[in-house]
Amino acid sequence: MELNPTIADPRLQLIATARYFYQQGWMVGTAGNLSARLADGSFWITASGKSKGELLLNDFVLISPDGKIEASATQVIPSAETAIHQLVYRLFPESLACYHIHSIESNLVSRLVEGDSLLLPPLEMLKGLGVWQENPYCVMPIFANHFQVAQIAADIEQRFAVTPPQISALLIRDHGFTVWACSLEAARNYIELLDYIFRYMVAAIRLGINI
Ligand SMILES: CSCCC(=O)C(=O)COP(=O)(O)O
Ligand SMILES: [Zn+2]
Repeated sequence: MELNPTIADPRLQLIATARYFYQQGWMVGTAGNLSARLADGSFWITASGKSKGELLLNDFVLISPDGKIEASATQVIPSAETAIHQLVYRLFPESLACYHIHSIESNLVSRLVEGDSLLLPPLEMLKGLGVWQENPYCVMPIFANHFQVAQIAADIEQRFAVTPPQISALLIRDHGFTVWACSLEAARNYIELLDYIFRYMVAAIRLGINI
């Protein structure tokens, strides 16, 4: 049996996941974007500017591995952050899903440090992100939020060429975070796990607990 088979058409699953993320308050006001890769390397991505709580099948654009539009309904354009998804699939070819959300806590924690890395607390939850160590030292990369998304993508490519990330995730300061995984289910889990970790960090600071 094939492991992690690509789904012929992942759009229904992406619609359900976007609705769930929207209900969590992670994709309000059209924020965020989701994509899933097909066997031929192309990927379906949410169209730009759509409410993620009520996506329809036509609210997706099929993008070729080199970034060209392969299929779309009329009057929809691909997510403004397509370049980041395209880069993720190129850098991590085993990935089948890439999800980007805007949560309040991810923006708050991105301001905790001035540098470009956020140390995550050594919580058990890190195991869900693939970090199986005693007292793990796990940092998450933070990128500047340029107006030009192509610049964010260029920064990610440059940094990951030198320093591959410890976990399949990155933060964009004051913007949100992006995860990638080898299945749609795993990508959703990564979003939930990081949301938990960021909420924990914010709650600990509020309580004056040193993490
Ligand atoms: C209101 S969110 C601003 C744009 C953004 O950061 C985002 O995630 C959504 O952009 P898209 O083009 O994918 O709708
Ligand atoms: Zn965004």
